[in-house]
Amino acid sequence: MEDHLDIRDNNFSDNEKEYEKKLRPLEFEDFSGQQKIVENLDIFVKAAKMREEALDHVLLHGPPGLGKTTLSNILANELGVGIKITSGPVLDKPGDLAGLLTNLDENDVLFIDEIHRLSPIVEEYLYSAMEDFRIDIVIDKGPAARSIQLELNPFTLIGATTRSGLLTSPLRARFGINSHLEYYDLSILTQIVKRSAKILDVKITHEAAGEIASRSRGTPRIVNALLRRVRDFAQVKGNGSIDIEITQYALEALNIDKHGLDEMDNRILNTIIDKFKGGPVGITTIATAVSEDAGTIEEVYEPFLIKEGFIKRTPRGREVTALAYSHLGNPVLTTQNYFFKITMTKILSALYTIATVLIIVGALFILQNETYGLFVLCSGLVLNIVYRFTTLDYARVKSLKILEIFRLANIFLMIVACLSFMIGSDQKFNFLIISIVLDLLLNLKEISFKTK
Ligand SMILES: Nc1ncnc2c1ncn2[C@@H]1O[C@H](COP(=O)(O)OP(=O)(O)OP(=O)(O)O)[C@@H](O)[C@H]1O
Ligand SMILES: [Mg+2]
Repeated sequence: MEDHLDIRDNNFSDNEKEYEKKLRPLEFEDFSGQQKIVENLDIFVKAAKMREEALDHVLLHGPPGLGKTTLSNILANELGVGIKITSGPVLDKPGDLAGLLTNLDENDVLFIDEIHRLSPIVEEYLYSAMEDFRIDIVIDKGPAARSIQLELNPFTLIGATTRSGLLTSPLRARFGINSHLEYYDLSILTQIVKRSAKILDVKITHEAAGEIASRSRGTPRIVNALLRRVRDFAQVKGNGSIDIEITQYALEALNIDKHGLDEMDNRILNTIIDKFKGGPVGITTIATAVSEDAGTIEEVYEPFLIKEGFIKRTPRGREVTALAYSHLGNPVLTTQNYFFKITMTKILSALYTIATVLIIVGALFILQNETYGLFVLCSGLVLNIVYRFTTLDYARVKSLKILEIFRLANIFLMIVACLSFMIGSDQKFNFLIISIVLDLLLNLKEISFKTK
């Protein structure tokens, strides 16, 4: 047995595929969680059946292992129709798709997994099939080539994808039903463990089921994989039934993370902490640092890390939380770091507020010809310069991001404005107005976000 189980490895052996199939729910009733989606789909299925029509095309998207394939099978089953299964990368010629489509019976389901990986030619071909249940087939080659139109039986296309961001908008628009699957919470996952244990005919305590659920990264597929490993331990080291002791022993032996995080999750958190001082840092910068695609991080990894409270989104990028520090590092030291960071953030935001107030009050005094207005306004400007210097994203300046370079340039413009006040230059108000307006414009994102 491996000493480190890769809980998200998709290269399953036949044995494991067989195991998954056995545990796969076949009816809405057995499908736990995703309540809203299931309720709606149930209604659409009933309506389609009453009208004896094909169900509208369905797009299911969400991270791996949350039940997209399972739901597609359930849909066909509940509709009482046949299902043909294929996937984006397999369909590389329009002919492959035509072969499948012409073989569908009335109201059947065609399931295309990884639909974001369809080739553009096949995708275009799919448009008329989805919309008018009709395809054009070209027969013969060269000058004798002609196209004939072929009527298809009405069918339901179910597309599944982990990367909905990669779908083209014409394709997305052709799905009448669009559902996003979310990570599962602990109580639902516990239910799934118990259901699977029942099917496998192993006894499991509620506590043990909860422990497996809590280490499963919100994902039913991982729940089932872990249950299978724990069952092995219970058989060999115990009496066959699963209690909390044997579960904890097995999960320790398998090196399963306490929070169910996998290697990439931990790498993302470690990178933000070690390389970017805990953030904030942009998603593309994180992606480059961990050598993963930014879209995959955003759609697959980040939602779980945010849901569990390890990362939060801020207007300036992603930031890790105290939980991430205490999970990964020396808890005392890292908690101190975290509180230092929080205090710094509070001081900085106070600085920004004071700076803004001083600038406004100073300007009002100047309008009334009060001489100390100049002094008040300059102090506001200096505070604003300090604030902007401390919050500038130097990594982005280094990678020549144009907006950040403008921000840096404007800090110098504000310094020039300050100096021109001190030496009493004629241009002082011009410098001041331009630099303050630019400061507002360059940081608009921050302001609009704060009002949300
Ligand atoms: N809601 C659920 N209730 C019970 N079991 C579930 C549920 N969702 C998924 N499962 C189990 O998890 C396993 C994985 O689900 P499935 O293959 O449908 O995921 P997927 O979203 O298609 O993943 P991928 O994106 O990798 O294709 C299934 O074998 C099934 O037993
Ligand atoms: Mg699947």
